[in-house]
Amino acid sequence: MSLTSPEAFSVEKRVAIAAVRRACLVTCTVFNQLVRDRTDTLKKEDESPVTVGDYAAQAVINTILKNAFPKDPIVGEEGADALRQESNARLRERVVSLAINALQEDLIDGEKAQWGLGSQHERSSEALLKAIDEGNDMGGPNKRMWTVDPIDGTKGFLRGGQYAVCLSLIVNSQVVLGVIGCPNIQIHPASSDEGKGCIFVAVRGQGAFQITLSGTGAIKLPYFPSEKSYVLQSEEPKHSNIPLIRRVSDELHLTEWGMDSQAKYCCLARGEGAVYLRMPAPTVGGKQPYEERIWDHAPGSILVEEAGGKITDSEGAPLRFGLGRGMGENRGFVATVDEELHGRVLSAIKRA
Ligand SMILES: Nc1ncnc2c1ncn2[C@@H]1O[C@H](COP(=O)(O)O)[C@@H](OP(=O)(O)O)[C@H]1O
Ligand SMILES: [Mg+2]
Ligand SMILES: [Mg+2]
Ligand SMILES: [Mg+2]
Repeated sequence: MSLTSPEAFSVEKRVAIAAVRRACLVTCTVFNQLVRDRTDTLKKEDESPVTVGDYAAQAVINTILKNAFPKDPIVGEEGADALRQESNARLRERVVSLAINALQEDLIDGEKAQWGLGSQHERSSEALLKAIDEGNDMGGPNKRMWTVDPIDGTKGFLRGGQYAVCLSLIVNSQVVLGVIGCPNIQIHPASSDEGKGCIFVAVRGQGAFQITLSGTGAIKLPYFPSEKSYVLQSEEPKHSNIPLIRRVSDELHLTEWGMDSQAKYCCLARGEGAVYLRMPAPTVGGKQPYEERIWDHAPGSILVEEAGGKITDSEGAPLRFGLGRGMGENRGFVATVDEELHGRVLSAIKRA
């Protein structure tokens, strides 16, 4: 079977959707019960936040992936070191209980039995911490590997904005499958009647789709030709070069639209915006420039491509998913729904 045959990656797709759905169950529970008092959040070394939701969602996804594909390495954002510290015992207990609940919940498709969670061993605290640490692979060029970002846009998650549960499969540096769960995205872009919560799915050569969080109502993307043309960009000012994006937007007569997480790629793939522009923030105080991570862009990039769009770095070069956990020198990313606009954005960046 070739990489692009119609049946390619059908098992991987099914498992990935199930994993993302269960992880979304965790994040929704955490938001409703825990986030409000902020006590279940830690600061990482780079000062970025991480919540019980990030850890528990990664434990759930990795447990499911390792049961289905024991030999596949996983490049995941989080690690369990902080949870092993005695001072974080309460946090650890929360993570374990959230993960166990999500893995055991009977979702509509009744697929629970497949994950092999019957044994006492797999429900133990140590087994779930180990599952989080399965995400410690270093990535690289000539292999098949998964990327996991259990909560992308943790800052958006904490402020009740957009966030995304993100999973991708990369084979020999090429993204072949992307699944993104967005519990806070409206099912219909222009109407709140249908409620919130979508999963976006793309397989190389098979197109891009949106389904609801409960797995129904598949819609091929793009399906929503927007009237206005937006430039999607980070909500978080430290993550990009806001003045430069403003100059480019002005030149192209586009309106800026700030949003957290890879939900930006999802909106673009639906046809809600014209461009997603991410330019590196200027570095301050002799700090090293930020290196983008593969789990932050692999699923979103295939979604945009399979919806008929184009994505490159800001100089027009392809994104690099085979270098390791990071993506190398950061020259910014440009994703558009149409090819002609992509060229105009690259030219506008040169002038800006
Ligand atoms: N200085 C920086 N520049 C660009 N991206 C950064 C950054 N610091 C952190 N990030 C990444 O930006 C992601 C969020 O992107 P966005 O700004 O589009 O919402 C974060 O993902 P996490 O929230 O998973 O940590 C994090 O990996
Ligand atoms: Mg993070
Ligand atoms: Mg992220
Ligand atoms: Mg994250």
